Amino acid sequence: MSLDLARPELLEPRALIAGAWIAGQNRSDVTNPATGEVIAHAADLTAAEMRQAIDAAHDAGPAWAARTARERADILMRWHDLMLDNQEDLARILTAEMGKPIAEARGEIAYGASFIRWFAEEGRRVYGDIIPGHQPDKRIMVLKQPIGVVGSITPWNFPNAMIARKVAPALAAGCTFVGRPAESTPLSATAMARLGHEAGLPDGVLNIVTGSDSAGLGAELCRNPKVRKLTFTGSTEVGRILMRQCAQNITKLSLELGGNAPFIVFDDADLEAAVQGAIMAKYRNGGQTCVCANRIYVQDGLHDAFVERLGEAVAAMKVGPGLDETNQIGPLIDQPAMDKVQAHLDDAVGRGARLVAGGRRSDQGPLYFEPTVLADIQPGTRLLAEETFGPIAPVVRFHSETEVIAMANATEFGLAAYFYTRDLGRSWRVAEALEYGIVGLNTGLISTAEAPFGGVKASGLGREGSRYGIDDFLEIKYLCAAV
Ligand SMILES: NC(=O)C1=CN([C@@H]2O[C@H](COP(=O)(O)OP(=O)(O)OC[C@H]3O[C@@H](n4cnc5c(N)ncnc54)[C@H](O)[C@@H]3O)[C@@H](O)[C@H]2O)C=CC1
Ligand SMILES: O=C(O)[C@H](O)CS(=O)(=O)O
Repeated sequence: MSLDLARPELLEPRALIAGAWIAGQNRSDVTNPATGEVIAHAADLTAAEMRQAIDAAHDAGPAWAARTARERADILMRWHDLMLDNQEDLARILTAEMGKPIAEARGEIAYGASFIRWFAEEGRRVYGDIIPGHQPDKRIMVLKQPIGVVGSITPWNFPNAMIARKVAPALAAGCTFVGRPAESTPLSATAMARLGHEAGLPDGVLNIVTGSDSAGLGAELCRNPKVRKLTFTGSTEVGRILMRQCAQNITKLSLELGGNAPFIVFDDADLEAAVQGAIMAKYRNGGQTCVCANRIYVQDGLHDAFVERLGEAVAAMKVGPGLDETNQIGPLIDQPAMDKVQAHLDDAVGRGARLVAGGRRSDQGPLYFEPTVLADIQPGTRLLAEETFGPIAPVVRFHSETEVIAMANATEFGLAAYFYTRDLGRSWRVAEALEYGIVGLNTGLISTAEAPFGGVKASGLGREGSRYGIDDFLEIKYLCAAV
């Protein structure tokens, strides 16, 4: 399959260990979800090769940590610039392996690059403290030092940005990195790594281990004592597995897990703004993001008008291959994802939901599902309790602020929530009452490198981005000196 790349060498099927590109003994096919075509045969590495990558990162650690923060920042900024210089190629590779519309893929490359820039800057501001002594002859000094080898496991839905959001603070802090991208989307990771080496990353600082043995490769990252930090983005189920495995060495852990975002529209909201916000929050990446609106609550006074307007807007959305600039909704990632979306639709309709728009598979191909709006959602519907990870918007009518906050919080998850109101007091009350790590007020797009992204409850541990995001890659040490 030709991707019309300006730099064809960026379509890299091999893994990267200690600065060497490794083809491995076995291959796993990378397929384009839009067409089913095989776009590459990626290196399918083993736990033994994962150990080699961890050893390489461990060996490269001291020299990388000894660089000044400015030297590390200069290399990271060259990497940032190369990502943007090659944005179109990176976006085309991303859309080919993951399926998202090309405009969203371009946006993801810029989003990923923004984390590299942000942490190139943050790495130079890892300050310590001098604390007044507790005795006349004592002085206390606080140091912050890189934690060491960082293991990373990332999902398929943002195959560039989820790695960038982890590798940038790790390298800026002076750590070294072993990334294991999702088996279905390894090519965005290897393309990034090619550019990282062009930018000047020394051998062993950045390693990418591709492979289909998710459990085996992951277990090595969790159980190898040389790995001092594991950072994971993906489902809560896998997060629990990793948490158990990391207990063996008390490996520091950050987890960006599943979500079940409520999207709440109060009677005093701007209707059109709420409709546009719901479209952004629900249908970005075809609904395949952890912060997607998973259930929409609309107060009585606006409910009917909102459902009508949302249905009209969604019915006008175009479904098709992501490389076609005119499409807004691409394919789902794979058949299990399609099966889950269909099961959620069937369950809702079977319980009495009303179909407002979409509601069926698209004739574009086996993995395409039309963007869908459902109303009259009944209690107990799976769409309200489970993360759909697809383009279905269930709309539920509500009557009072107290009622909707209780419904919004009735989930094990706590990643993102959204609400629309023009009442100042309500803005404060609802923002403080929602049990989530991220709250969008009058906006459906909340993610940026400047902000601390992360969830509470079963949505994870830790924060990525912002000035807080580098802390997870540092150890705090203090010196108590008798003078
Ligand atoms: N909080 C966040 O930022 C995000 C959360 N997610 C959540 O992840 C789910 C969908 O993404 P998926 O990639 O299907 O999630 P997933 O958890 O199945 O896979 C994520 C990564 O973990 C790997 N993996 C799977 N089983 C593993 C194991 N036993 N040991 C080690 N690694 C393993 C996969 O190969 C992949 O690279 C949804 O629940 C979604 O909400 C996805 C993206 C972002
Ligand atoms: O993986 C995801 O779903 C991302 O975290 C969503 S975002 O950062 O692009 O909002």
